[in-house]
Order: sequence, then C-alpha cells, then structure tokens
Amino acid sequence: HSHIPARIGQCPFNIPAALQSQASLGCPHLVDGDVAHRPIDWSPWTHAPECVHAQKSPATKYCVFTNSRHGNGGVSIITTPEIAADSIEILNDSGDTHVKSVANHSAGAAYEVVDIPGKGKGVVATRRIKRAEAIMADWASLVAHLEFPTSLKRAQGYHYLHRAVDQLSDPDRVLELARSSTFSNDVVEDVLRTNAFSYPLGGESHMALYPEVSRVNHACRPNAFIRFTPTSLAVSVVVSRDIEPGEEITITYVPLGKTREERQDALLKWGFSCTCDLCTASKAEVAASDYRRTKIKTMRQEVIKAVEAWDGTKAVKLTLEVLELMRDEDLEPLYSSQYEIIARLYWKAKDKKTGTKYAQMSIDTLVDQGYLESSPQTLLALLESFDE
Ligand SMILES: C[S@@+](CC[C@H](N)C(=O)[O-])C[C@H]1O[C@@H](n2cnc3c(N)ncnc32)[C@H](O)[C@@H]1O
Repeated sequence: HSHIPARIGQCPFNIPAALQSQASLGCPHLVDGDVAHRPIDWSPWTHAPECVHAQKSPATKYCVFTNSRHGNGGVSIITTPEIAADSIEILNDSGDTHVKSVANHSAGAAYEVVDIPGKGKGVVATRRIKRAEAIMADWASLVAHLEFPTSLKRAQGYHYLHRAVDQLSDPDRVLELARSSTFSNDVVEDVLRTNAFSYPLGGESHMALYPEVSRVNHACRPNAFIRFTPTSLAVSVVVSRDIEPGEEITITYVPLGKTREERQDALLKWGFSCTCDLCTASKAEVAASDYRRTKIKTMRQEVIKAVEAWDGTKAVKLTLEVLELMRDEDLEPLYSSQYEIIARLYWKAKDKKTGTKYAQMSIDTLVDQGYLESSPQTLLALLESFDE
C-alpha cells in the first residue's frame, strides 16, 4: 500500500489486519479498486469499490462506495477515494438527532404521500402540525460528485450510476422516484436531476438523493424546510408554520424571495414549470408580490450603501421597511438576518441595550423556526461576533 498518500496517513496504517475492521470507522481508509481485494480492505464499505479515471483529467478517479446497511436501505457514494476516506466519519453518525426530533414531536405519522393533481405525488398532512415540528427523517441513498457525470462518456457514467443503485438494499426506492428531467436518457440520471439536492462532501459539491424527502413538492411560499447536518447523511423536514390536516407540505427548491420570472428560470433546471399557489395566483396578486420582492432587493442594496456611508440611522430605517415588506411576502426565514443587521447597527452605535434586544429577536426567530436550539450561549456568541 506504499502509494497511499501521506495526507491520509495521520492514521495508523500499520494496525494489525485483525484489528482493522474495528478501527476502520475512526480511521479513514483510502481505498479504491486497486488496493481493495478483501472485504477487510474496503471496510466500512460493504462492496468492493469500483473505480474509473475521469476522461479529461486522468489523475482524478471516481469510485462507487456502498454501505448497504447505512440509514434506510443503504447509501452509495460516487466520489474520489480521497473524499471518501476523508468523509468516512459521516457513516458514524446514524442520524439519531433527526430521528429523535421526529419521534419527540410525533403523535404518530404526521403525513402521507398521495397523488397531487398536476404535480405527481406529494406529501400531505394527516393531522395538525405545530410550527417548528419535525415530521420526516430521511437519509441520503445516493450521493454523487457533481463533476462525475460530465467527466465520463455517457454510457460509462450510467454504468457506475446503476451499479451504485443496484448495490442498495432496495434499488426500487430510487428507481421509482419521479423523473421530469428532459436532459438525459438514463433512469438514474433523471431521478438525480429531478430529486437531488446539492450537498458538500469533503469540501466539494455533490448531489444527494433522499428518497422520502424526494416526495415533497416545491412551493414559492413553502410551509416547511429541510434541516441538514453537515456531519451526517441524515436530514429532516421541519414545518415553518402551523399546518392543518389535508394541507400539502412544501419546501423551496430555489432560494427564497425571488420574483415569479426569476423563480421560473431557476426551476427550469429542475425540469418543471411551477404551479404553486403563488405562481398560479391572479395576475394582480403576482404583480404585487413581484413588486414587493423587487423592492426588497433594491432596498437591501440601499442598506449596504447606507452602512458604507456610516449612516446607521438610515440603515436601520431601511431595514425596518425591508422587514415590513418581508412580512407581506411571508418570507419569515429571512427575518432573522434583518434583525441581526439592526442589532449590529445599534451595537456599533454603542446602544448595546437595543442591540441586544434585536440580537435576541434574531435568535428567537431562528429558534421559532426550528433552525436553532435555544441556549444562553447563542446570544453571547452572537454579541461577541459584533465586536470582531
Ligand atoms: C422532487 S420531486 C417532488 C415529488 C414528485 N411530485 C413525485 O411525484 O415524486 C420534483 C417533481 O415534482 C413536480 N413538482 C414539484 N413541485 C412542483 C410545483 N410547485 N409545480 C409543479 N410541479 C411540481 C415536478 O414534476 C418536479 O419535477
């Protein structure tokens, strides 16, 4: 194994073979198809990694790494041996915090997957759900380096995508997901393009597919969001306002706050044209919403200018107006950063009392929305950052 680069060698590579399987999780192995001949070599993966050199940069190798027991039905990761070795820790995190947050709240399942006219399937509440409640936990089943598909001949890429899926304990969970992509001829590629989220692994962009979360449709005024943890392959879906039985649960696939045209553009790469409540509202309503959203954007630019001109009073006044417009548009997830701006401005102006008040409001919004746990340390940490 002499060609294993030293970067990964912080780990005792000379541990006796008999102990390697125990040590493997805490100690990343750099494995690929050349060095991994026996299961003990490729542990914690459950299958021998199969690898291919990228066409344009032959020094880059992508392999299929599978652990068919992780999460719900296993996970396959197509990435470089270096990233796989560096990221092996994520297999240690079983996603308990996500599962527990759902179990803690739930008086039984809060949703069902049903047909939604014009949208394929979707997720609908089966009971009342309180804001900030977590209703669904899920694990990535397929993760693929963003550059992997374009770095190989098509047919070759499909071979690896299919191997990745076939090695899962239930390939149909992936193969039966929605496909709206008009970009390719391959089932797995279509499923990825229709359903995957971007996910940073080892500091590089990957696509990650969560089969259960994949059923949640997009809305431009969503009532839920996905909670990620950078250290695990688990996610959960958290609702951002109170929900009545029968209401559809929706998330946003694109950044919040865009105008109708900007949203439709951004959604094009997902292969569908949005028919959510906001996009199908009356012309007048869409126009009024677009007007406010454009105004929010220009006013935020003005806030930056006012700050640069040291005009704190103007910056605060403008930010309060931005908040009003955001309220009209139900853009609650964006409030906290506005409160934070105001907090910083008062803090810098030596009005620490008002600064602290707004800092707390910023945190409260995040807690309220289920993004943060409430703790006294959070406020201190935020206030400390104001002095940096
Ligand atoms: C991640 S999947 C969501 C679940 C999907 N409806 C299903 O049947 O499994 C994304 C696909 O759902 C449909 N979809 C999601 N949100 C939509 C929306 N707001 N308007 C229209 N179609 C939508 C589109 O076909 C899109 O390609």
